[in-house]
Amino acid sequence: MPYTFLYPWLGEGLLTSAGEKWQHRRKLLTPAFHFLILKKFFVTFCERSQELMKTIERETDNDKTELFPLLSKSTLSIMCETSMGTTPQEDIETLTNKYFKPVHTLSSVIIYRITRLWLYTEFLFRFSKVFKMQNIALKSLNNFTTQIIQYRRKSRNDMPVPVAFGEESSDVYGKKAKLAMLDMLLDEEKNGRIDEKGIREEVDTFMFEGHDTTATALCFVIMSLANEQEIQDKAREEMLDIFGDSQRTPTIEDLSKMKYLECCIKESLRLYPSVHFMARLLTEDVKVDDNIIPANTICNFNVFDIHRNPDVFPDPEVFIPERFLPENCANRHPYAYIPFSAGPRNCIGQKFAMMELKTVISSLLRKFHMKAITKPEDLVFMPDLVLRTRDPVYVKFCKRTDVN
Ligand code: HEM
Repeated sequence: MPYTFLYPWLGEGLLTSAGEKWQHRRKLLTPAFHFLILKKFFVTFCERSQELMKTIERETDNDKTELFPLLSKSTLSIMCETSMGTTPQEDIETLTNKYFKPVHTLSSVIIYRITRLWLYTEFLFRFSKVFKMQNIALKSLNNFTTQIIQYRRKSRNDMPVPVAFGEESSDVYGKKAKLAMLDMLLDEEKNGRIDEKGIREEVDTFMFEGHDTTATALCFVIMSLANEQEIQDKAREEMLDIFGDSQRTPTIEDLSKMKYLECCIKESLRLYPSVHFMARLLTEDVKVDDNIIPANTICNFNVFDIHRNPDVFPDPEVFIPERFLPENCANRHPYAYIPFSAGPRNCIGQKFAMMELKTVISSLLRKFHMKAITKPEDLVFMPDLVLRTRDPVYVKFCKRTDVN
Protein backbone atom coordinates (compact mmCIF):
# COMPACT_ATOMS: atom_id res chain seq x y z
CA MET A 1 0.00 0.00 0.00
CA PRO A 2 1.35 3.50 -0.80
CA TYR A 3 0.35 4.51 2.76
CA THR A 4 3.16 2.38 4.23
CA PHE A 5 5.66 4.91 2.84
CA LEU A 6 4.12 7.41 5.27
CA TYR A 7 5.04 5.24 8.29
CA PRO A 8 8.47 6.78 8.97
CA TRP A 9 6.74 10.16 9.25
CA LEU A 10 3.19 9.57 10.54
CA GLY A 11 3.76 6.20 12.21
CA GLU A 12 0.50 4.32 12.59
CA GLY A 13 -1.68 7.35 13.26
CA LEU A 14 -5.33 7.72 12.33
CA LEU A 15 -4.65 8.07 8.60
CA THR A 16 -2.25 5.14 8.26
CA SER A 17 -3.45 2.62 10.84
CA ALA A 18 -5.91 -0.21 10.18
CA GLY A 19 -8.12 -2.72 11.96
CA GLU A 20 -8.51 -2.56 15.72
CA LYS A 21 -5.83 0.06 16.17
CA TRP A 22 -7.64 2.44 13.80
CA GLN A 23 -11.00 1.72 15.45
CA HIS A 24 -9.61 2.47 18.90
CA ARG A 25 -7.97 5.72 17.75
CA ARG A 26 -11.02 6.90 15.79
CA LYS A 27 -13.21 6.35 18.85
CA LEU A 28 -10.72 8.21 21.01
CA LEU A 29 -10.43 11.17 18.65
CA THR A 30 -14.00 11.63 17.39
CA PRO A 31 -15.11 13.69 20.45
CA ALA A 32 -12.37 16.23 19.63
CA PHE A 33 -14.52 17.22 16.61
CA HIS A 34 -17.82 17.54 18.44
CA PHE A 35 -19.87 20.59 17.46
CA LEU A 36 -19.34 22.20 20.88
CA ILE A 37 -15.59 21.94 20.45
CA LEU A 38 -15.77 23.32 16.90
CA LYS A 39 -17.84 26.19 18.25
CA LYS A 40 -14.96 27.06 20.55
CA PHE A 41 -12.44 26.78 17.70
CA PHE A 42 -14.56 29.17 15.66
CA VAL A 43 -13.21 32.07 17.75
CA THR A 44 -9.70 31.16 16.58
CA PHE A 45 -10.86 30.82 12.94
CA CYS A 46 -12.21 34.39 13.14
CA GLU A 47 -9.11 35.83 14.83
CA ARG A 48 -6.66 34.18 12.44
CA SER A 49 -8.85 35.18 9.52
CA GLN A 50 -8.68 38.82 10.57
CA GLU A 51 -4.92 38.57 10.77
CA LEU A 52 -4.83 37.10 7.27
CA MET A 53 -7.03 39.98 6.05
CA LYS A 54 -4.46 42.45 7.42
CA THR A 55 -1.68 40.67 5.53
CA ILE A 56 -3.79 40.66 2.36
CA GLU A 57 -4.54 44.36 2.79
CA ARG A 58 -0.81 45.02 2.48
CA GLU A 59 -0.79 42.87 -0.67
CA THR A 60 -3.30 45.18 -2.42
CA ASP A 61 -0.38 47.43 -3.44
CA ASN A 62 1.17 44.52 -5.38
CA ASP A 63 0.32 43.50 -8.95
CA LYS A 64 -0.24 39.93 -7.83
CA THR A 65 -0.08 37.73 -4.73
CA GLU A 66 1.17 34.17 -4.50
CA LEU A 67 -1.56 32.39 -2.56
CA PHE A 68 -0.21 29.16 -1.13
CA PRO A 69 2.57 30.40 1.23
CA LEU A 70 0.21 32.97 2.73
CA LEU A 71 -2.62 30.50 3.24
CA SER A 72 -0.60 27.57 4.53
CA LYS A 73 0.98 29.76 7.20
CA SER A 74 -2.48 30.73 8.34
CA THR A 75 -3.95 27.19 8.33
CA LEU A 76 -0.91 25.82 10.18
CA SER A 77 -1.27 28.42 12.96
CA ILE A 78 -4.97 27.53 13.20
CA MET A 79 -4.03 23.86 13.73
CA CYS A 80 -1.41 24.77 16.36
CA GLU A 81 -3.82 26.96 18.28
CA THR A 82 -6.99 24.84 18.04
CA SER A 83 -5.98 21.18 18.04
CA MET A 84 -2.62 21.53 19.79
CA GLY A 85 -3.46 24.36 22.19
CA THR A 86 -0.28 26.32 21.42
CA THR A 87 -0.32 30.04 22.29
CA PRO A 88 0.75 32.85 22.11
CA GLN A 89 1.25 33.82 18.48
CA GLU A 90 5.02 34.38 18.86
CA ASP A 91 5.45 30.76 19.98
CA ILE A 92 3.34 29.55 17.06
CA GLU A 93 5.40 31.68 14.66
CA THR A 94 8.69 30.25 15.99
CA LEU A 95 7.38 26.69 15.79
CA THR A 96 5.72 26.86 12.37
CA ASN A 97 8.80 28.39 10.73
CA LYS A 98 10.53 25.06 11.37
CA TYR A 99 7.76 22.97 9.85
CA PHE A 100 7.36 23.72 6.15
CA LYS A 101 10.79 22.74 4.81
CA PRO A 102 10.97 19.21 6.27
CA VAL A 103 7.33 18.53 5.34
CA HIS A 104 8.03 19.55 1.77
CA THR A 105 11.09 17.26 1.68
CA LEU A 106 9.18 14.31 3.14
CA SER A 107 6.28 14.67 0.70
CA SER A 108 8.74 14.78 -2.22
CA VAL A 109 10.61 11.71 -0.98
CA ILE A 110 7.36 9.73 -0.61
CA ILE A 111 6.20 10.62 -4.13
CA TYR A 112 9.69 9.84 -5.51
CA ARG A 113 9.45 6.42 -3.87
CA ILE A 114 5.87 5.67 -4.95
CA THR A 115 6.82 6.34 -8.58
CA ARG A 116 9.94 4.09 -8.54
CA LEU A 117 9.06 0.43 -8.13
CA TRP A 118 12.62 -0.62 -7.23
CA LEU A 119 12.47 1.65 -4.15
CA TYR A 120 9.50 -0.28 -2.75
CA THR A 121 11.92 -2.67 -1.04
CA GLU A 122 13.34 -1.27 2.17
CA PHE A 123 16.77 -2.70 1.32
CA LEU A 124 17.21 -0.73 -1.95
CA PHE A 125 15.56 2.37 -0.50
CA ARG A 126 18.21 2.48 2.23
CA PHE A 127 20.92 2.80 -0.43
CA SER A 128 19.14 5.59 -2.30
CA LYS A 129 20.04 9.30 -2.03
CA VAL A 130 16.52 10.14 -0.86
CA PHE A 131 16.81 7.91 2.22
CA LYS A 132 19.36 10.32 3.68
CA MET A 133 17.15 13.29 2.82
CA GLN A 134 14.22 11.59 4.52
CA ASN A 135 16.23 11.04 7.71
CA ILE A 136 17.34 14.67 7.93
CA ALA A 137 13.76 15.89 7.43
CA LEU A 138 12.43 13.38 9.98
CA LYS A 139 14.88 14.65 12.57
CA SER A 140 13.65 18.23 12.16
CA LEU A 141 10.02 17.15 12.30
CA ASN A 142 10.67 15.05 15.40
CA ASN A 143 11.96 18.18 17.10
CA PHE A 144 8.88 20.09 16.00
CA THR A 145 6.52 17.44 17.39
CA THR A 146 8.47 17.18 20.65
CA GLN A 147 8.22 20.93 21.11
CA ILE A 148 4.46 20.99 20.43
CA ILE A 149 3.86 18.24 23.02
CA GLN A 150 6.32 19.66 25.57
CA TYR A 151 4.76 23.08 25.17
CA ARG A 152 1.31 21.77 25.99
CA ARG A 153 2.48 19.57 28.87
CA LYS A 154 4.18 22.57 30.42
CA SER A 155 1.29 25.00 29.94
CA ARG A 156 -1.10 22.42 31.43
CA ASN A 157 1.16 22.21 34.48
CA ASP A 158 1.49 25.99 34.75
CA MET A 159 -2.25 26.63 34.62
CA PRO A 160 -5.30 24.40 34.65
CA VAL A 161 -6.59 23.39 31.23
CA PRO A 162 -9.45 25.71 30.36
CA VAL A 163 -12.81 24.04 30.26
CA ALA A 164 -14.42 24.83 26.95
CA PHE A 165 -18.07 25.42 27.63
CA GLY A 166 -18.85 25.31 31.34
CA GLU A 167 -22.02 23.39 32.14
CA GLU A 168 -22.97 22.48 28.61
CA SER A 169 -19.67 20.70 28.02
CA SER A 170 -20.32 17.78 30.32
CA ASP A 171 -22.08 15.61 27.73
CA VAL A 172 -19.46 15.95 25.01
CA TYR A 173 -17.62 12.78 25.83
CA GLY A 174 -18.84 11.93 29.21
CA LYS A 175 -16.57 14.42 30.97
CA LYS A 176 -15.68 18.03 30.59
CA ALA A 177 -14.70 19.09 27.09
CA LYS A 178 -11.14 20.33 26.81
CA LEU A 179 -9.90 23.07 24.58
CA ALA A 180 -7.51 21.10 22.39
CA MET A 181 -7.31 17.63 20.84
CA LEU A 182 -3.85 17.30 22.35
CA ASP A 183 -5.33 17.85 25.82
CA MET A 184 -7.64 14.94 25.26
CA LEU A 185 -4.75 12.71 24.21
CA LEU A 186 -2.69 13.79 27.23
CA ASP A 187 -5.63 12.94 29.49
CA GLU A 188 -6.02 9.55 27.80
CA GLU A 189 -2.30 8.93 28.35
CA LYS A 190 -2.95 9.16 32.10
CA ASN A 191 -5.77 6.61 31.68
CA GLY A 192 -3.37 4.29 29.80
CA ARG A 193 -5.39 4.42 26.57
CA ILE A 194 -2.54 5.91 24.51
CA ASP A 195 1.23 6.25 25.02
CA GLU A 196 3.79 8.93 24.09
CA LYS A 197 4.48 7.22 20.73
CA GLY A 198 0.74 7.21 19.94
CA ILE A 199 0.41 10.89 20.86
CA ARG A 200 3.33 11.76 18.55
CA GLU A 201 1.70 9.81 15.70
CA GLU A 202 -1.53 11.77 16.04
CA VAL A 203 0.18 15.14 16.42
CA ASP A 204 2.11 14.47 13.18
CA THR A 205 -1.01 13.18 11.40
CA PHE A 206 -3.27 16.06 12.38
CA MET A 207 -0.69 18.76 11.79
CA PHE A 208 -0.21 17.51 8.24
CA GLU A 209 -3.78 16.48 7.35
CA GLY A 210 -5.25 19.55 9.01
CA HIS A 211 -3.21 22.32 7.42
CA ASP A 212 -2.05 21.32 3.93
CA THR A 213 -5.43 20.07 2.65
CA THR A 214 -7.22 23.20 3.88
CA ALA A 215 -4.61 25.61 2.48
CA THR A 216 -4.84 23.87 -0.90
CA ALA A 217 -8.64 24.09 -0.84
CA LEU A 218 -8.53 27.81 0.05
CA CYS A 219 -6.05 28.47 -2.72
CA PHE A 220 -8.30 26.97 -5.43
CA VAL A 221 -11.54 28.54 -4.13
CA ILE A 222 -9.89 31.97 -4.26
CA MET A 223 -8.44 31.33 -7.71
CA SER A 224 -11.83 30.10 -8.99
CA LEU A 225 -13.75 33.10 -7.64
CA ALA A 226 -11.14 35.44 -9.13
CA ASN A 227 -11.71 33.80 -12.52
CA GLU A 228 -15.52 33.83 -12.34
CA GLN A 229 -16.55 37.43 -11.75
CA GLU A 230 -20.30 36.82 -11.90
CA ILE A 231 -20.05 34.02 -9.36
CA GLN A 232 -17.84 36.14 -7.13
CA ASP A 233 -20.43 38.96 -7.30
CA LYS A 234 -23.21 36.55 -6.39
CA ALA A 235 -21.23 35.23 -3.41
CA ARG A 236 -20.49 38.83 -2.38
CA GLU A 237 -24.25 39.61 -2.61
CA GLU A 238 -24.86 36.79 -0.18
CA MET A 239 -22.43 38.44 2.26
CA LEU A 240 -24.24 41.77 1.88
CA ASP A 241 -27.54 40.02 2.63
CA ILE A 242 -26.08 38.54 5.80
CA PHE A 243 -23.91 41.41 7.06
CA GLY A 244 -25.08 44.53 5.21
CA ASP A 245 -22.12 46.92 5.26
CA SER A 246 -21.29 46.20 8.91
CA GLN A 247 -17.78 45.06 9.78
CA ARG A 248 -18.97 42.80 12.59
CA THR A 249 -17.35 39.44 13.31
CA PRO A 250 -19.32 36.49 11.87
CA THR A 251 -21.23 34.08 14.08
CA ILE A 252 -21.78 30.35 13.57
CA GLU A 253 -25.39 31.16 12.57
CA ASP A 254 -24.02 33.44 9.82
CA LEU A 255 -21.94 30.55 8.48
CA SER A 256 -25.03 28.36 8.15
CA LYS A 257 -26.68 31.08 6.03
CA MET A 258 -23.81 31.03 3.50
CA LYS A 259 -25.54 28.55 1.18
CA TYR A 260 -24.19 29.89 -2.11
CA LEU A 261 -20.64 30.19 -0.75
CA GLU A 262 -20.91 26.56 0.37
CA CYS A 263 -21.82 25.59 -3.22
CA CYS A 264 -18.75 27.51 -4.47
CA ILE A 265 -16.48 25.70 -2.01
CA LYS A 266 -17.96 22.32 -2.97
CA GLU A 267 -17.57 23.05 -6.67
CA SER A 268 -13.96 24.08 -6.14
CA LEU A 269 -13.29 20.84 -4.20
CA ARG A 270 -14.85 18.96 -7.11
CA LEU A 271 -12.49 20.48 -9.67
CA TYR A 272 -9.50 20.67 -7.34
CA PRO A 273 -9.79 17.95 -4.66
CA SER A 274 -6.96 18.53 -2.16
CA VAL A 275 -6.70 14.75 -1.67
CA HIS A 276 -6.66 13.75 -5.33
CA PHE A 277 -5.97 10.05 -4.91
CA MET A 278 -6.67 7.38 -2.31
CA ALA A 279 -5.97 3.67 -2.04
CA ARG A 280 -7.79 0.83 -0.32
CA LEU A 281 -6.85 -2.80 0.29
CA LEU A 282 -9.84 -5.06 -0.40
CA THR A 283 -10.60 -7.31 2.56
CA GLU A 284 -13.09 -9.38 0.52
CA ASP A 285 -13.95 -10.07 -3.15
CA VAL A 286 -15.79 -7.17 -4.76
CA LYS A 287 -18.09 -7.49 -7.79
CA VAL A 288 -17.94 -4.61 -10.26
CA ASP A 289 -20.36 -5.11 -13.18
CA ASP A 290 -19.50 -8.64 -14.38
CA ASN A 291 -16.00 -8.70 -12.91
CA ILE A 292 -14.77 -9.93 -9.55
CA ILE A 293 -11.89 -8.01 -7.98
CA PRO A 294 -10.31 -10.49 -5.57
CA ALA A 295 -9.64 -9.84 -1.89
CA ASN A 296 -6.17 -8.43 -1.08
CA THR A 297 -6.12 -6.30 -4.23
CA ILE A 298 -4.92 -2.71 -3.76
CA CYS A 299 -7.38 -0.34 -5.46
CA ASN A 300 -6.26 3.18 -6.28
CA PHE A 301 -8.92 5.85 -6.75
CA ASN A 302 -8.25 8.87 -8.85
CA VAL A 303 -10.56 11.39 -7.17
CA PHE A 304 -9.60 14.07 -9.69
CA ASP A 305 -11.04 11.96 -12.54
CA ILE A 306 -14.06 10.68 -10.57
CA HIS A 307 -15.07 14.34 -10.07
CA ARG A 308 -14.84 15.03 -13.82
CA ASN A 309 -17.11 12.23 -14.96
CA PRO A 310 -19.29 13.94 -17.62
CA ASP A 311 -22.19 11.52 -16.98
CA VAL A 312 -22.47 12.90 -13.46
CA PHE A 313 -21.13 16.42 -13.97
CA PRO A 314 -22.01 17.70 -17.47
CA ASP A 315 -19.41 20.22 -18.80
CA PRO A 316 -17.08 18.90 -16.13
CA GLU A 317 -14.36 21.53 -16.66
CA VAL A 318 -16.77 24.43 -16.06
CA PHE A 319 -17.10 25.98 -12.60
CA ILE A 320 -20.85 25.78 -11.81
CA PRO A 321 -21.62 26.09 -8.07
CA GLU A 322 -25.34 25.47 -8.72
CA ARG A 323 -24.48 21.78 -9.21
CA PHE A 324 -24.48 21.62 -5.41
CA LEU A 325 -27.90 23.15 -4.78
CA PRO A 326 -29.91 20.52 -2.89
CA GLU A 327 -32.30 19.94 -5.80
CA ASN A 328 -29.37 19.30 -8.18
CA CYS A 329 -27.56 16.70 -6.10
CA ALA A 330 -30.51 14.82 -4.62
CA ASN A 331 -30.16 11.86 -7.01
CA ARG A 332 -26.39 11.85 -7.32
CA HIS A 333 -24.60 8.64 -6.35
CA PRO A 334 -23.10 9.12 -2.85
CA TYR A 335 -19.65 8.09 -4.11
CA ALA A 336 -19.67 10.33 -7.22
CA TYR A 337 -18.32 13.23 -5.17
CA ILE A 338 -15.80 12.32 -2.47
CA PRO A 339 -13.50 15.25 -1.57
CA PHE A 340 -13.55 14.05 2.06
CA SER A 341 -13.71 10.34 1.13
CA ALA A 342 -16.77 8.39 2.30
CA GLY A 343 -17.73 5.59 4.64
CA PRO A 344 -16.06 4.87 7.99
CA ARG A 345 -12.64 6.09 6.79
CA ASN A 346 -13.95 9.51 5.80
CA CYS A 347 -12.25 12.72 6.89
CA ILE A 348 -12.64 13.27 10.61
CA GLY A 349 -11.94 17.00 10.13
CA GLN A 350 -14.46 17.80 7.37
CA LYS A 351 -16.75 20.00 9.50
CA PHE A 352 -13.71 21.75 10.96
CA ALA A 353 -12.43 22.34 7.41
CA MET A 354 -15.76 23.64 6.06
CA MET A 355 -16.07 26.08 8.96
CA GLU A 356 -12.54 27.31 8.45
CA LEU A 357 -13.01 27.68 4.68
CA LYS A 358 -16.28 29.61 5.08
CA THR A 359 -14.81 31.89 7.74
CA VAL A 360 -11.78 32.83 5.63
CA ILE A 361 -13.53 33.15 2.25
CA SER A 362 -16.47 35.15 3.65
CA SER A 363 -14.01 37.61 5.26
CA LEU A 364 -12.20 37.94 1.93
CA LEU A 365 -15.42 38.57 -0.01
CA ARG A 366 -16.47 41.26 2.46
CA LYS A 367 -13.19 43.16 2.21
CA PHE A 368 -11.63 42.49 -1.18
CA HIS A 369 -12.32 42.06 -4.82
CA MET A 370 -10.26 39.27 -6.40
CA LYS A 371 -9.04 39.49 -9.97
CA ALA A 372 -7.69 36.60 -12.02
CA ILE A 373 -3.97 36.27 -12.67
CA THR A 374 -3.54 32.47 -12.82
CA LYS A 375 -6.24 30.95 -15.02
CA PRO A 376 -7.52 27.37 -14.78
CA GLU A 377 -5.99 26.61 -18.19
CA ASP A 378 -2.53 27.66 -16.89
CA LEU A 379 -2.53 24.96 -14.19
CA VAL A 380 -0.09 22.07 -14.60
CA PHE A 381 -0.60 19.53 -11.81
CA MET A 382 2.33 17.72 -10.19
CA PRO A 383 2.41 14.38 -8.37
CA ASP A 384 2.30 15.05 -4.64
CA LEU A 385 0.38 13.90 -1.56
CA VAL A 386 -2.03 16.83 -1.94
CA LEU A 387 -2.95 18.53 -5.22
CA ARG A 388 -0.01 20.72 -6.28
CA THR A 389 0.72 22.85 -9.31
CA ARG A 390 4.05 23.21 -11.07
CA ASP A 391 3.87 27.01 -10.88
CA PRO A 392 2.62 29.24 -8.08
CA VAL A 393 -1.06 30.26 -8.13
CA TYR A 394 -1.54 34.05 -8.16
CA VAL A 395 -4.48 36.44 -7.85
CA LYS A 396 -4.71 40.22 -7.56
CA PHE A 397 -6.44 41.54 -4.42
CA CYS A 398 -8.13 44.96 -4.55
CA LYS A 399 -9.71 46.76 -1.59
CA ARG A 400 -13.48 46.85 -1.95
CA THR A 401 -13.43 50.67 -1.83
CA ASP A 402 -11.15 50.62 -4.92
CA VAL A 403 -13.79 48.79 -6.91
CA ASN A 404 -16.46 50.68 -8.82
C1 HEM B 1 -10.44 20.84 2.74
C2 HEM B 1 -9.82 20.19 3.69
C3 HEM B 1 -9.72 18.71 3.79
C4 HEM B 1 -9.88 17.74 2.83
C5 HEM B 1 -10.20 17.95 1.35
C6 HEM B 1 -9.67 16.46 3.46
C7 HEM B 1 -9.79 15.23 2.83
C8 HEM B 1 -9.59 14.02 3.43
C9 HEM B 1 -9.71 12.74 2.77
C10 HEM B 1 -10.08 12.54 1.32
C11 HEM B 1 -9.42 11.78 3.68
C12 HEM B 1 -9.31 10.28 3.42
C13 HEM B 1 -7.87 9.99 3.06
C14 HEM B 1 -7.53 8.57 2.77
O1 HEM B 1 -8.22 7.67 3.22
O2 HEM B 1 -6.50 8.37 2.11
C15 HEM B 1 -9.11 12.44 4.93
C16 HEM B 1 -8.78 11.79 6.09
C17 HEM B 1 -8.40 12.43 7.24
N1 HEM B 1 -8.44 13.79 7.48
FE1 HEM B 1 -9.04 15.21 6.19
N2 HEM B 1 -9.37 16.67 4.79
C18 HEM B 1 -9.41 18.02 5.03
C19 HEM B 1 -9.20 18.65 6.25
C20 HEM B 1 -8.87 18.01 7.41
C21 HEM B 1 -8.70 18.66 8.69
C22 HEM B 1 -8.91 20.16 8.94
C23 HEM B 1 -8.31 17.70 9.58
C24 HEM B 1 -8.00 17.82 11.04
C25 HEM B 1 -8.29 18.83 11.77
C26 HEM B 1 -8.26 16.43 8.85
C27 HEM B 1 -7.88 15.23 9.39
C28 HEM B 1 -7.98 14.02 8.74
C29 HEM B 1 -7.61 12.75 9.35
C30 HEM B 1 -7.00 12.56 10.73
C31 HEM B 1 -7.89 11.75 8.40
C32 HEM B 1 -7.77 10.23 8.58
C33 HEM B 1 -9.14 9.72 9.04
C34 HEM B 1 -9.26 8.22 9.21
O3 HEM B 1 -8.68 7.46 8.42
O4 HEM B 1 -9.96 7.83 10.15
N3 HEM B 1 -8.61 16.67 7.55
N4 HEM B 1 -9.24 13.81 4.76
